[in-house]
Order: sequence, then structure tokens, then C-alpha cells
Amino acid sequence: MVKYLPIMLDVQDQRVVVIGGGAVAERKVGALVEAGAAVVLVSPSLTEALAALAEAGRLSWISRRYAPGDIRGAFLVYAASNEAAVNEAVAQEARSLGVPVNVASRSEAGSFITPGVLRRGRLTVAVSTSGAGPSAAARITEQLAEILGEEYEPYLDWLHDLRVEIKRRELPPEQRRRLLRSAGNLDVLNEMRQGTFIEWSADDIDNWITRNLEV
Ligand SMILES: C[C@@]1(CC(=O)O)C2=NC(=C\c3[nH]c(c(CCC(=O)O)c3CC(=O)O)Cc3[nH]c(c(CC(=O)O)c3CCC(=O)O)/C=C3\N/C(=C\2)[C@@H](CCC(=O)O)[C@]3(C)CC(=O)O)/[C@H]1CCC(=O)O
Ligand SMILES: NC(=O)c1ccc[n+]([C@@H]2O[C@H](COP(=O)([O-])OP(=O)(O)OC[C@H]3O[C@@H](n4cnc5c(N)ncnc54)[C@H](O)[C@@H]3O)[C@@H](O)[C@H]2O)c1
Repeated sequence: MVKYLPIMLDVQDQRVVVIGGGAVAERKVGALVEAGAAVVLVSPSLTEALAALAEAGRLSWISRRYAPGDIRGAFLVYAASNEAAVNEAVAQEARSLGVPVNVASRSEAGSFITPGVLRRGRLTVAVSTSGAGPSAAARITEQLAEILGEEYEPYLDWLHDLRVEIKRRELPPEQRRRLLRSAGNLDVLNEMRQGTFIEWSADDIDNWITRNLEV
């Protein structure tokens, strides 16, 4: 069994080449566009949703079959055509160029796979079965969506803002660490879940920091 390394990749403005324009490419491209990648898609045909993205200028479409050289300069590559031999050729070119590649038709031919993803603002949960069962990964992701409610989005925005304030102050490292830790332990998530949370003003943040400095 391959033991995959989970990482969170910043693909903002990075050139990502996708080969194929069917249902699978549509799913991968949706996530790539959401993450701000500069998607280049090579395929003789597109699904309706992909055509709409091309029309809106949110991806560049090269309307033909894959040809060697298409993935030069790519940060990532997705081989998602319905021709296994084409996907294998893409994977081989990517490997020779040292570019990470995902292969839709045969995961072992690629160097990374795509997890099921749940987002709540700044929170991202990625679920992988290491390829054992993609539809099981999708179902597990749905189950997690029931447990991890919408309150995580405002909660993590609030936590982010508080941590920025703490980090902005020039504090001795030990004090700073203690404050950052306390910020993560607050019961604010429960308050948000129950609808009893009252927005903190700049003064509230100041007071909280001062109080906790004295502890
Ligand atoms: C999670 C998700 C993310 C995404 O694609 O964005 C994803 N597949 C999803 C759905 C899905 N895929 C398939 C079905 C039909 C039912 C079935 O076969 O089970 C369904 C269910 C459906 O469509 O509902 C068929 C399938 N998938 C792969 C193969 C080839 C193979 O196994 O080698 C075949 C057979 C093709 C054939 O020959 O026909 C391969 C891969 N699919 C992966 C990810 C990677 C491993 C993920 C993991 O670690 O578990 C991996 C290895 C590579 C990759 O694609 O990166 C997404 C759910 C999105 C959501 O949450 O809604
Ligand atoms: N990884 C997954 O989650 C998953 C899920 C289902 C299927 N699959 C696999 O992925 C493949 C693609 O699935 P799909 O549902 O998107 O297929 P699809 O038939 O809907 O789309 C295939 C696309 O590839 C394009 N294409 C064909 N030959 C090409 C070439 N030489 N160069 C560039 N583009 C080319 C077609 O024009 C079409 O746009 C399937 O054959 C299957 O092996 C993977």
C-alpha cells in the first residue's frame, strides 16, 4: 500500500495542466479554480460546466488532443482523459520533467491522488482512503459534514483575528506562546454553535489580552 503524504498546496496563479474535458476533469478543475490556479485544459471536447468556465475566462482551453510538450512549465498535471494509453503517456512525460501528476484511470501511474474535501471557511478537511474506495471517501466526507457545522467558519475567522493581534504585540516568547495557546482553548466555538456569541470589539480583544497577560 502506498502511504501518501498529506499536504496543503498553494496553487494560486500556478500553471496547472489538465488533459481531458469530461466529468472527472470537471471535478478536478472545479477545485483548482476555487484554489486560484491558472488552469490550462487540453481536450477536443468539454462538459457544459467546463465550457462555461472557459467562456468566463477562468481557464484556458486548448481544443485538441494531448501532444507531447503540453505540460512543459506546469506546476501540477492531471491526466483525466478517457484513453488509458494517453493518460499513461502524460504521466510518463510529467515524471520525466519532475512534475507531480494525478492519473484518473490508474492511481498507481501517478504521484498524487485527490481526496474528498470538506470546507468551512479556513477549515479544510481532506479524506483519502489511499485509493481503496473513492465513493467511500465521498461518503465519509458527507458524514464529517454533519459533525463539523457552519460555525467553524466564523470561529476560525475570529481565532485568526485574535492571533494576529497577539502576534502584532512585542511580547516575551513565553508570554506570547501562552496567549496563543489560551486563544485556541476558548469556548467561543460552542457559543457560536449555540448562537450566544457576541462579536468582540477591538476593546474586548485588548482587555482579553491584558487580562491574560496578568495571569
Ligand atoms: C474523492 C474523489 C475526489 C475527486 O475526484 O475530486 C475521488 N474520486 C471521487 C469519486 C469517484 N471516483 C470513482 C467513482 C465511481 C465509484 C467507484 O469506482 O468507487 C466515484 C464516486 C462518485 O462519482 O460519486 C471512480 C474511480 N476513482 C478512481 C478510479 C481509478 C482507480 O481506482 O485507480 C476509479 C474507477 C474508474 C473506472 O475505471 O471506471 C481513482 C481515484 N479517485 C479519487 C478521488 C482518488 C482516490 C481517493 C481516495 O483516496 O479514496 C483516485 C485514486 C485518484 C484521483 O482521482 O485522484 C471523488 C469524490 C468527490 C466527492 O466528494 O463527491
Ligand atoms: N479518478 C476518478 O475519480 C475517476 C472517476 C470515474 C472515472 N475515472 C477514470 O477517468 C476517465 C475519465 O472519466 P470521465 O468520466 O471524465 O470521461 P469522459 O468520457 O466524460 O471524458 C473524457 C474526456 O477526455 C477527452 N479526451 C479523449 N481523448 C483525449 C486526448 N487524447 N487528449 C485530451 N483529451 C482527450 C474527451 O474529449 C473527453 O472530454 C475514465 O475513463 C476512467 O478511467 C476516474
